[in-house]
Amino acid sequence: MMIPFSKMHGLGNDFVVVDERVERHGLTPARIAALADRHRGIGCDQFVVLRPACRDGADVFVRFFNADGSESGACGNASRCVADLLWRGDGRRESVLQTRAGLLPAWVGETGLVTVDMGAPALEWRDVPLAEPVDTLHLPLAGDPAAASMGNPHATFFLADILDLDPVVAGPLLEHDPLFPERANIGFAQILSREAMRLRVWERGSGLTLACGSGACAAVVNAVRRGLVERTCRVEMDGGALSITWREADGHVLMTGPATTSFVGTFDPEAYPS
Ligand SMILES: N[C@H](CCC[C@H](N)C(=O)O)C(=O)O
Repeated sequence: MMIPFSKMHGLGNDFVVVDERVERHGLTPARIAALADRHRGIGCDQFVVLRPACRDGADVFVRFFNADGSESGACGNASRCVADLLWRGDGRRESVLQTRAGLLPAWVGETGLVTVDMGAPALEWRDVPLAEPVDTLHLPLAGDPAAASMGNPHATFFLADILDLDPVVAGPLLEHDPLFPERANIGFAQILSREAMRLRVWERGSGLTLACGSGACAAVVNAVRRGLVERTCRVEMDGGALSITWREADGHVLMTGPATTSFVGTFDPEAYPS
């Protein structure tokens, strides 16, 4: 039995999306990792599985897996893609995504850009999570990063010049630092103005990506906490820019950007390990 999938991306952060709302397809972590392989599988940064919602008011339950098969509570770029998929599927401009990080309202604007309400960041050391009680605004690591959870753990480093550091060298070491018991996504930011920053993210379980939506949200939250940018900030990543607003009224973070379908296809699960 061939399984249909959509190949999508948000600013080059790419996803395989499989719909399990009607039936399960036997997607184990090992099979997901094999399908995410760029040489032997379909290839993607994250693997996204849609399930029936089980909370009132939610349209779909969304699970996010990294390329190594590990699960993440949040993925901003994939959340926009799922909202776009629901809109194209049944004309719903507004939807509510149930995720492990909570219910995320999403809407497709007139221009086709998608906004997701990513909820409020968690800023307590226990909630990131960190291994010990430290100030999340100044982690005890070289380079003085700040930490925040957007439903998944992030640390943001602020650099004078984004080219000062190679994320592929620094990222893996920091991802596995003992301060992060569940590992962490590692962002490297350069402030450009009160309303703009550059950002590159080494992602937990997936490596360097062209863009990271939750990483952009965490970077803006941390930059606002440091007094570096305004609450609405443009985040320029290698794959393009997102607009992020950390709303004062309720502390929620709104993320706006594109969502694109590259192609649809099918795969034979028997061709991959279980
Ligand atoms: N690319 C995603 C983040 C994936 C995070 C994942 N790597 C984790 O383990 O938390 C985004 O757009 O937010």
